[in-house]
Amino acid sequence: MAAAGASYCGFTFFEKSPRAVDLTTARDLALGAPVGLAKVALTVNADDAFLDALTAQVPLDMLQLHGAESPARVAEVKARYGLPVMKAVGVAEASDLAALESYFPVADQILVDAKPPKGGELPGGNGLTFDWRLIAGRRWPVPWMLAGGLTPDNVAEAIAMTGARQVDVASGVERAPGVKDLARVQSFVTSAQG
Ligand SMILES: O=C(O)c1ccccc1NCC(=O)[C@H](O)[C@H](O)COP(=O)(O)O
Repeated sequence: MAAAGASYCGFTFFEKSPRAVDLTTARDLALGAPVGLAKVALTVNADDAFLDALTAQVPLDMLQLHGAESPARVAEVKARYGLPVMKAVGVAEASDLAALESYFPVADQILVDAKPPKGGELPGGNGLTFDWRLIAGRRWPVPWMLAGGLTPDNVAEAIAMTGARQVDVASGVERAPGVKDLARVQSFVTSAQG
């Protein structure tokens, strides 16, 4: 990942995900990660017991909260663990932007992601885009990252349309669910860098 030019790597803690890792695997991967590659744990409505174990065992640079965590819970997690918190917010229509804005006072970053399909199993990593025109030209007071269905083929257009300065991808650089394809990662980074 770092060799391809990525700035972040994510460890997914969600059992049903094809990308799910356990604490031991995440710890080994994190310890082997090069300096400068930010290690992010993706959790979904995690309780303190899990976050206590996670932060004790895995050296992390950031927590990404990908569930229905409220702004108050985001603030609580940030204070309890002393790590920067990225809150993921699903966008499908203009009205979703109000929810996104409610995290500005508490989150260090916002992941502006596609909303998962109703009844779907995964809160993220679904390979779905959203209508980028919904956020085109927006200026927000908190750093944010665009996600949702990005691929080496569409990431440049997504950046041009939204003005995103950071992008995130899961399924769009895989050759099978949960199996990253390094050539696609490289191609994604090259396309994103323009
Ligand atoms: O990727 C997962 O399997 C996942 C599972 C549970 C919570 C979050 C998950 N991914 C979070 C991400 O930040 C993804 O990179 C993001 O949703 C974009 O995914 P994709 O559309 O597949 O690029």
